[in-house]
Amino acid sequence: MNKRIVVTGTDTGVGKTVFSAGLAGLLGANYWKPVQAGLEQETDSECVRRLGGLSSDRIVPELYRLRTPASPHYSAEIDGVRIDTETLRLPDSGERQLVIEGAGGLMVPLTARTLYIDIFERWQLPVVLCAKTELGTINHSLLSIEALRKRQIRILGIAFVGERNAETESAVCEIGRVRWLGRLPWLVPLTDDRLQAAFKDAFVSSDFLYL
Ligand SMILES: Nc1ncnc2c1ncn2[C@@H]1O[C@H](COP(=O)(O)OP(=O)(O)OP(=O)(O)O)[C@@H](O)[C@H]1O
Ligand SMILES: C[C@H](N)[C@H](N)CCCCCC(=O)O
Ligand SMILES: [Mg+2]
Repeated sequence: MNKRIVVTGTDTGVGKTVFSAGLAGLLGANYWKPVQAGLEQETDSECVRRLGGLSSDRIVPELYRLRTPASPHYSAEIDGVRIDTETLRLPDSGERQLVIEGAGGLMVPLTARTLYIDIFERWQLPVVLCAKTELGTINHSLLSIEALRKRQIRILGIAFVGERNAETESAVCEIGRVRWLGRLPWLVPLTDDRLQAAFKDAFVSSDFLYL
């Protein structure tokens, strides 16, 4: 089956949501953010809907909506909620592909005992790793790749976000032995039209199909 892709990243704030919006738009996919931590600003689901031009029925509702923008395990504690990781089951998204976004980087805790990467391992889905092109990303990317390989999680490739940085991008791909999927430029202003156009220029939909 060729239907579900996990979008993860080297850190929080690297552009997973913006990338997911572009990807869901390109593939005509649905989007799911299982655990949303932070409700005061626009949520990731709302952002993907707006920037990706998705209708509301293409957003799968979150399983946990936590008020505080913090690590999910802590945000849940503040709300007096226990994240039951057994409930994190993959939804059926019908005929469409499904883009699933985690929270922060791979080792972000959902509870004191379960990290997001444990859930990705359980799901056995391929991941796209989002990484900024700025200084520091080689280390963050190679650590993330190593953690994914250790758990035998398939890496579809790496999607860079930011201004071109050829040496950094090639170091990550060559040393990490991962596929370069493309680079989404930093867009100012960031609008739905500009994102969708830039995404089409930067990525090829067939790279996100898998056997
Ligand atoms: N290609 C881009 N061009 C312009 N701004 C961007 C781009 N990618 C991300 N941003 C901005 O950077 C910030 C962080 O991006 P984003 O919310 O996508 O990160 P994230 O990895 O999803 O973070 P989180 O871990 O909170 O889910 C946002 O303000 C977003 O609008
Ligand atoms: C609140 C933020 N926007 C993300 N949803 C959660 C990021 C958790 C990061 C935890 C950490 O690595 O220290
Ligand atoms: Mg996000």
